[in-house]
Amino acid sequence: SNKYSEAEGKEYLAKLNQELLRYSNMAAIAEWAYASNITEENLQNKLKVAAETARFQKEAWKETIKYPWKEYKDPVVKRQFKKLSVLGSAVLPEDKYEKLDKIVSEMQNVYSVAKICDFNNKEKCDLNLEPELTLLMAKSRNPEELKHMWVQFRQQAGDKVRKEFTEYVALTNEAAKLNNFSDASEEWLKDYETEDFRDQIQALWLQLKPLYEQIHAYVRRRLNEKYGDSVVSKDGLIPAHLLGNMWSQNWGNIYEITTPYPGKVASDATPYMVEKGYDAHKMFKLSEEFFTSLNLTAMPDTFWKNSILEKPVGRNLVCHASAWDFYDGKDFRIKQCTRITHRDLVTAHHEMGHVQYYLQYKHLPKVHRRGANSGFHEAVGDTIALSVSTPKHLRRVGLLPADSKDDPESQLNYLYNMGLEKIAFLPFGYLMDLWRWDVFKGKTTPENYNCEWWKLRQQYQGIEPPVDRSEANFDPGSKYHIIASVPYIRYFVSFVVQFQFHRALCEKAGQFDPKDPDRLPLHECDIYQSKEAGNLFGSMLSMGSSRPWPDAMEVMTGQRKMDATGLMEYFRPLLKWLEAENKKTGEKIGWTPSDARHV
Ligand SMILES: C=C(C[SeH])C(=O)N1CCC[C@H]1C(=O)O
Ligand SMILES: [Zn+2]
Repeated sequence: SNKYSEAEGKEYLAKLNQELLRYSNMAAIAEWAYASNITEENLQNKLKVAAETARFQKEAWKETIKYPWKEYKDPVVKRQFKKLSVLGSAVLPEDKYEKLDKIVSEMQNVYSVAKICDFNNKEKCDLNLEPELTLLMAKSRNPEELKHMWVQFRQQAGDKVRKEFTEYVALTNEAAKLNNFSDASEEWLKDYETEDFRDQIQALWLQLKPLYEQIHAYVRRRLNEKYGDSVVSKDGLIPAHLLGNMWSQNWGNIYEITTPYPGKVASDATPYMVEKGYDAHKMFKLSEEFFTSLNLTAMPDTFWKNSILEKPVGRNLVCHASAWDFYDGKDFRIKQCTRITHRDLVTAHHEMGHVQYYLQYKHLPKVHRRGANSGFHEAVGDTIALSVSTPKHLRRVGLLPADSKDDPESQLNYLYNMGLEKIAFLPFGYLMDLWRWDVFKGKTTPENYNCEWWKLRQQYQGIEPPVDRSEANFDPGSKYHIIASVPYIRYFVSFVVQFQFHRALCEKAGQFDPKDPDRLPLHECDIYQSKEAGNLFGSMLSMGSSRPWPDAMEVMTGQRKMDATGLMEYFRPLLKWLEAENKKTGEKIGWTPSDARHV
């Protein structure tokens, strides 16, 4: 038979798959060693293993593209060949590949070791982003202290990597062009296998924007009341440092100063976790129990042995939470500098969702051990956390008092708190890659990196920096995903599809009836212990990326598209309340750009 027949193609894939798994395991071990203990030795080892892996990938690719896979019959074989025929950054000449790997590693190092001095004690200059600055940005109600931390962190992080980032863009685009893409943004978007993907995202944003403008107007009023006109205007942009988060990407930490109905129980588990002596391990065990209650898979023993669930002392590491697949079907880990807070309990579920996906698709060939798309991977844990966060569930697991109120005002407070997390995030989740796509396309050049960043922050989020910014600054570089080269539109996708998943699972669990949505409000649904819901979830997760994501979406929800109706249904009572409240106080919906105001 002629060489490269479909039968020989299948045989080739089987052998190649074993090699891919072996190299991926080696690479993950070396990357983990560096990310969990940043030393020169671990960096050198990581670069060496990455270079070996790239060499192997390039050799394999030369063989792979000889197979006439487009003529083959078996769709799963064709799909594997299609994915393996795009080489990625390994296409670069070895010296450029190493340079790119070194630059991204160095940018992560700068970000991870950044330290600033305490606002109240100029001698104390060992405040890290995690945990100190994260906790202070959440807790401080002193605009001057918040401004100090906001400016100083950017000075120690983003401003220091502007040059490296410019080189990173050039090398990443060079790799994309060698892979026959016009630029890196096109290579990043290929995984969504959707021609009009950007149009779909823009359409979703336009549907969701009115909801964002309502919560923005309400929060602006409450902050204006608290801090006064000299700090927060009534109808303009919200200063970025007052929103409880270093990047203003979620606003849950200012719930307590903007509560719609003060005095009603907050659905914050933090005090009860502390009271019950929770530690990081117990937080992750609680999460694992939710997954097993759905008939999904428990963590293997290696997970508890190899994971890092608390910040180690005495060494530098990348604290940004992450979940790892070591591609041997046994070794899966989470690295998280966990604090005993409600937010970190939600993040623990987010990371456990990644590991559950790894466990559900570990039988697949290596190229299919991925999310149906990257947004799906980010949505798994968050979908579970939508059930876990409900007052009903927190009471059930003893993380809220059994007798805590469930009256309409407490329910609205809860929904508002969820809105500060989920609605506030949407424009940020979108603009991160709007900025990066323009950078890869060359529309945004180094001369206007920062100016374009703040234009997008103003246009989509309606926020402004607490102090004037210039091109001496590089604010995007103070966000982990920008310096770690992690695409971000996946989180916007996740924040939309997780509500479609939640609605489908709640229906399956008999906790939501689309024909009578007021009887069982979607935001009160808790799928805990529903094996029907868990089996439905598992049937989608076990597909990995072996089929295009609309097929996975259809298995889960019966729909083939992303749509905002899940999120809109979940927040329907909040939107009604916000519109009435903003009308009552005569808020201007939207914002007047600051320069226009100064005119
Ligand atoms: C928790 C993770 C690790 Se995949 C994360 O990066 N997230 C989760 C939500 C958005 C995004 C962020 O922190 O910026
Ligand atoms: Zn994630």
